[in-house]
Amino acid sequence: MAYKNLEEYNLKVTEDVKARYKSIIEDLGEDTEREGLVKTPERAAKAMQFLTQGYDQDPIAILKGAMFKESYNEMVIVKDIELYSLCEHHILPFFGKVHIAYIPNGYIVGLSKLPRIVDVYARRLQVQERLTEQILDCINDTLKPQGVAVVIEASHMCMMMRGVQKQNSITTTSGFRGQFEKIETRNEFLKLIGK
Ligand SMILES: Nc1nc2c(ncn2[C@@H]2O[C@H](COP(=O)(O)OP(=O)(O)OP(=O)(O)O)[C@@H](O)[C@H]2O)c(=O)[nH]1
Ligand SMILES: [Zn+2]
Repeated sequence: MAYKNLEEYNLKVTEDVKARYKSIIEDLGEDTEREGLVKTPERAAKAMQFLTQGYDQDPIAILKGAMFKESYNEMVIVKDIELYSLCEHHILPFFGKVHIAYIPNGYIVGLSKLPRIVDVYARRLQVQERLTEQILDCINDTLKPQGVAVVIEASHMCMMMRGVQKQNSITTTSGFRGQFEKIETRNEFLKLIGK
């Protein structure tokens, strides 16, 4: 699955969003005719389509595309996956790291597919809790492993640049299914990701 190239932006959506951005920028008191801003409505329209492209992508198909029969049945962990998403309340970024673990049940999955499904769900208007659950459920329902765990640590720009203006707070969310509901398995995972 390739990520969106500039040529692939939906032209009608780009034109509509561009026109709206132009009037928003003007409402905010700027001059959209000045040199630096002439192309900004179009750039912003494309940037927002890039950042919300997850709506058009199928995370189940991504996982199913690289499932391999294997007898390995120990924990597999992919940690420190970079995350960039948009909070659905303010349309401002939240960003951080995702840690994923699963214990296979006859099938392993191509490792790169885990960060790919993170991106599919992150490139939407989100809240961190739902993002955590969607990643968890997608892996659980598709790969049907013995267990799956997801931890997300993120900073929210809406809490940093505006509002409460706290620069150092980190929000942690987590979800555990199957074997990870057992405390010793969960603790092994948390230890391995350095928590
Ligand atoms: N639970 C959760 N809340 C989030 C997330 N992203 C942003 N928020 C919060 O969404 C809430 C929206 O609250 P409102 O009171 O409607 O909005 P607001 O007046 O802009 O709130 P302040 O940010 O406190 O100024 C804020 O408390 C945000 O911190 C998220 O991923 N999960
Ligand atoms: Zn927000």
